Amino acid sequence: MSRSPAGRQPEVKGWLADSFDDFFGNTAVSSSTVSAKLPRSNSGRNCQQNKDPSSVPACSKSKVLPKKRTKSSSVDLPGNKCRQNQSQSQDEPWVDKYKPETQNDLAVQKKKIEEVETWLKTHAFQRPPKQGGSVLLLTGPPGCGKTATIQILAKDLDIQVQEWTNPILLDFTKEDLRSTFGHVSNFHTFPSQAQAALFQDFLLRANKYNKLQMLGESSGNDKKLILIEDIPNQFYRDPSSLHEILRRFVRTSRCPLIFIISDNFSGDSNQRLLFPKEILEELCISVISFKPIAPTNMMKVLNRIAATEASMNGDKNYAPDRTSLELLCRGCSGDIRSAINSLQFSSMKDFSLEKNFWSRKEGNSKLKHGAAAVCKSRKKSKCDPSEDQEIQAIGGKDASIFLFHALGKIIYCKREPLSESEVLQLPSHLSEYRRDTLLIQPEVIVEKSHMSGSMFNLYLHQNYIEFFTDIDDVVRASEYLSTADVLCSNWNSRLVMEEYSASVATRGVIHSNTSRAFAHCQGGMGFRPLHKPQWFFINNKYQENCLAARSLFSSFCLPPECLQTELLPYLAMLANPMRNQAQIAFIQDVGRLPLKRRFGRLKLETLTDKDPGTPDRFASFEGDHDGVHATEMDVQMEQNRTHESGSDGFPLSSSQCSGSELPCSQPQPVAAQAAMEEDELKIEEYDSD
Ligand SMILES: Nc1ncnc2c1ncn2[C@@H]1O[C@H](COP(=O)(O)OP(=O)(O)OP(=O)(O)O)[C@@H](O)[C@H]1O
Repeated sequence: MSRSPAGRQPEVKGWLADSFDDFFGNTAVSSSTVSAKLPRSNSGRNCQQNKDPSSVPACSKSKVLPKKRTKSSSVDLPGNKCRQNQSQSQDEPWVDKYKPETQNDLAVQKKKIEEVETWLKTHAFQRPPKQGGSVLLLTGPPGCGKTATIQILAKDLDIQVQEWTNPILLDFTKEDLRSTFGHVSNFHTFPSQAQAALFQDFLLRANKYNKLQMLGESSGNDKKLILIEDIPNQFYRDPSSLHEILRRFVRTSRCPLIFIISDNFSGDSNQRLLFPKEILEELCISVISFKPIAPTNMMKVLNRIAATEASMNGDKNYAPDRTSLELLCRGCSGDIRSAINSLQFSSMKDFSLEKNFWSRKEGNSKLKHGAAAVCKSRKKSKCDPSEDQEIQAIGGKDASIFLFHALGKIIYCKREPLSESEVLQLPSHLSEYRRDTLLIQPEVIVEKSHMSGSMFNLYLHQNYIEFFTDIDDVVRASEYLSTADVLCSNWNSRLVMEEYSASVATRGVIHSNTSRAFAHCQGGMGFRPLHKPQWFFINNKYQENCLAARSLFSSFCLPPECLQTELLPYLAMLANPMRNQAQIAFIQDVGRLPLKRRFGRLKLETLTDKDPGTPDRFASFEGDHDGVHATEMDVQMEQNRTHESGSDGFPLSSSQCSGSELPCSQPQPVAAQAAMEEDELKIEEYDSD
């Protein structure tokens, strides 16, 4: 019943065979993963190409080695070489079919290509370097051409690429490891560490041994580089084990080592986790950050592909027009892989005719016009993919914006002038509320920042004032922020209300700023740094004090807030509160707010452009403030344990530790002491024992 018509069988078999080549007797050479990649002209289609068997390092011979997703169709396996036919080439993913072959084909910024090329030349040809190893870290959003750039440059410079891909170690045992390496390894071989062990071994061998020279190969250049894109999971759990391996590698390195790490929506946290600043410095690791593919470059590539396909299969494929390509381009957030895939998908005849995506999609023409108009008004490259959420082409990525940019969009709030006919005539008593049209949707921006509304509000609250010029505007904005705060105050409804709260805060701040009310008066602001909220520090301090209060005055059986706001101020007024030293210090610190005391401004921490914004300890508890508090308590407990006072055994808040260098919302003990002397107040020590 479900049998396919005979005519369709070869086609089905074609893609089935492609995808399951590993199971059709080709496992011996299926390790595209860790194999050295030879320079090649057109790997995906060249049936004659030889594969170098010597290039499979020890670990690749061990177990199952999966093919890499992006390269699956470009691997020349003997089994599928002869099966390639017309229908297969039509099914071939366009990202592979139109993979760049030369530097000129790359849609990547020229400057970045040059940077990587210079680094490669320096580290592959001018060895040995004076100090440290040759390790490069390439970062940037997914699909911005990092891997493609390395592959093309390596081909141009005649450098082999030896790449690591995580093996699957479902049933890897100590015995397996022993039989693979022929000796009892020094590594602990329980499964969670096997990947890391194999990785270390791969690195050691790749660094130590040259490729075997095969018949017919020139002996000229034996340069190679090691490429790591697939990082063993173990290193995310225990980054120090990666650092140790890298230290060893750097001491003996003979060839460059390149890591590729793609940014994710939570910023560069993976990068910071695996390669913290200290390690970058210690091992002299170079970092080159790629940017999303620029819309103009993306359009060129999409145009070229669409034109080629249209000319080849005029009747089969439906070529999208320029506006459609623009939509597609803007929906993929600078990810060329996603853009090409979407183009292929949307160009399929079945899809485009049956669903009539480009021509009849409901409301599409309106959107297209909207897109075109917005683009036009903002001139060429100013079209920002992230700003027009409704204009999501098929396959459009769920775009994200780094917090830094998201805040910038709210605070700078770009506007578009209204034509006379469009101007909504407000009654004269409301004329002060007239504004040009906003080019952004604040709610969408908050959503794309992947941050809870209340956390976003915190950042906005910290930074908006610098961008205001009128005190009345500040008053209005702060009222909106207060309202937003109240909306989130009930834990029961917080999850739902956060979206409304962020909407009130962002729109309130935008609307209040009369200096940015019209498109014509938006210039001249210049760049101003953004900062992280002081709230983090103050909240920390608050938690810290609560813990200390509870533990120092446990006998009163009062909640910490009550202790700090009622009991301690009262005790501070007593000449002889009958307390021990730790308690007295705490009373001085928390229980008194003498008017003469001067509070310095906190030193603010700058927000960098890829900062995820949510401090690590808040990250997993976003949206759950009780959770936040619980975590903070734990963190604080830990800190307090380290600060424990030797004499009393009481945990002290950090403000009581004289060495504290951080600016402090509370007076330092010395300050408290000084203030106390001014007030001529004496608190005697009382030994309760
Ligand atoms: N003109 C082009 N420039 C760059 N890449 C292109 C171009 N045309 C097609 N491509 C294809 O787009 C894909 C780009 O993905 P690539 O792996 O280089 O990105 P990446 O930045 O390494 O991201 P990821 O970390 O997600 O792999 C490749 O499959 C490449 O063949």
